[in-house]
Amino acid sequence: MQTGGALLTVAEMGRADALAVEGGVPSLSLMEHAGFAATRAIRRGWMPRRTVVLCGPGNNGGDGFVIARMLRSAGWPVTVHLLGDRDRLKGDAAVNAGRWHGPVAPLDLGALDGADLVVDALFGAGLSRPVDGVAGSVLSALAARPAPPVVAVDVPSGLDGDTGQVWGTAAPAALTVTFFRPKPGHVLGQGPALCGDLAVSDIGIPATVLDAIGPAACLNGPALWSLPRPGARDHKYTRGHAVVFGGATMTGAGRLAARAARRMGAGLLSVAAPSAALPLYAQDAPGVLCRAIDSPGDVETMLEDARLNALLLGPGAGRGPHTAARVLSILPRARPTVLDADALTSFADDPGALFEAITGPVVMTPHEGEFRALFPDLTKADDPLVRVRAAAARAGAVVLLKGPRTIIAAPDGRAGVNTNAPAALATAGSGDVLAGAILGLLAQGMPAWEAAAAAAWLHGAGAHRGPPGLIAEDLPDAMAAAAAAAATPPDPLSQMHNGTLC
Ligand SMILES: NC(=O)C1=CN([C@@H]2O[C@H](COP(=O)(O)OP(=O)(O)OC[C@H]3O[C@@H](n4cnc5c(N)ncnc54)[C@H](O)[C@@H]3O)[C@@H](O)[C@H]2O)[C@H](O)CC1
Ligand SMILES: [K+]
Repeated sequence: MQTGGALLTVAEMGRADALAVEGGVPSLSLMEHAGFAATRAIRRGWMPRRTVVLCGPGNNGGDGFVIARMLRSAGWPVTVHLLGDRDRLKGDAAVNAGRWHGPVAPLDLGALDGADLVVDALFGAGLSRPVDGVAGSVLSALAARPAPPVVAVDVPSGLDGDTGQVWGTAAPAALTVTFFRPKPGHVLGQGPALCGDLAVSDIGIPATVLDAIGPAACLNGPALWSLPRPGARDHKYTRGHAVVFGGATMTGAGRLAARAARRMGAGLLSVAAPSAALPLYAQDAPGVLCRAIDSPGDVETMLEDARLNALLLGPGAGRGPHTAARVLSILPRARPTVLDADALTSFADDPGALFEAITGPVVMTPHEGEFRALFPDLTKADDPLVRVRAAAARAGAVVLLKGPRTIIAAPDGRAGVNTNAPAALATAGSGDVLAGAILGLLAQGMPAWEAAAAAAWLHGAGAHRGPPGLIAEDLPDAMAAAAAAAATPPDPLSQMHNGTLC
């Protein structure tokens, strides 16, 4: 079970908390560690200054009291403002309110007067309804001001820890300190903009609890998959033979995808396209094989060659029954297949026909519009992870929903959130490159979910390596460089620390 990359939902985090306590870790110590971690992050980020701690009625507020106590012990001028009655606090929050030997003022708009730093400990994992009332007014006032900086405890109050949606109002934080593992809401929706820098701190919950929780969501990264690396006995026929079904007129998409697949390491790459278009593909890349397919029979004949072990349909295919018919004729062969662009939109009138035909490993790579066409009932109002997981389960395929935060879900419930994509990726042809990269990794035997996750991460990592005016043509080579860097074990000598290997 992967540990470092886990994203824990609010419920899973609560279970982690409970498992730690069952295992003998006092809950009060978890709160003390949480407060200490946040205090340490604050003191690393700012010089002592007038700090206002906004405490809520639950344990998020309890963390706030710990932070107030620790900052004051370090000589910081601290005031506490509490939402609700102090004598209604319960459990660990009440204990820590008791350990705070300073005044506790009621939460009101005056709380922000003179503040040079605000600690937002109003609501965390227990947010249960839209923030309104005085808490809403204070957060709105805070959001309206460029200063003072805000440090959010666990989550910016008002942010849904599971979805990244805002309930009522929320104030953007310069820094968010969360505990044990990040939540999906930290990286989805409005979470990234509201959280500012995100610090994830251990608070004494043993990582072994993850084995009991089995979190289904994770932050995408190289820890989750291993890229194929050719061995000494490998040759082009052992590194897979990928096929791009190229368009008759819009050949650019297929050419981009072909280059990406090869740059990911596919041993052989064939472009299957109508005869009239083949010269365009052939002259584009001498290393590409070209197969004329002018009839369904030509496709049948070509696919009798079992060495053609990974297929990509969609780029430049054109939307319509002819594309749908080709997809439906190919899927029963159950070869690892990527369906992109028109291979998806051609089923907008009958998504079920596509899903019923899926029997082998398939990766679908819709953008938001294509997703809505195939899954009209799964709206953006849903929890993003739940939404894409439902799509994957319904389709019986890996679904990679492209966006600023790309989500990769498998029919078995696994979901990865990819967070490294820069805005520069919003350029023509970028999706064709991504589809080709997945194809190239599938051809080398990577399982479908891992191939999609790895390609998504390399797509972002490659874009960061590209020039300021990134275009899709830059991506395949940049992704290959990112793959080399991700796959290369660090040079042991670079691990020297104080003269000893560590
Ligand atoms: N292992 C951990 O994750 C730890 C987490 N800690 C902190 O505990 C909070 C979660 O505490 P909890 O008491 O469950 O919830 P909150 O403090 O977030 O708030 C619940 C409290 O607020 C009321 N409420 C909810 N929504 C609203 C609203 N819109 N308006 C008004 N009141 C609202 C609700 O009724 C409750 O009374 C977690 O975030 C961490 O910060 C532990 O300290 C350490 C271990
Ligand atoms: K908070």
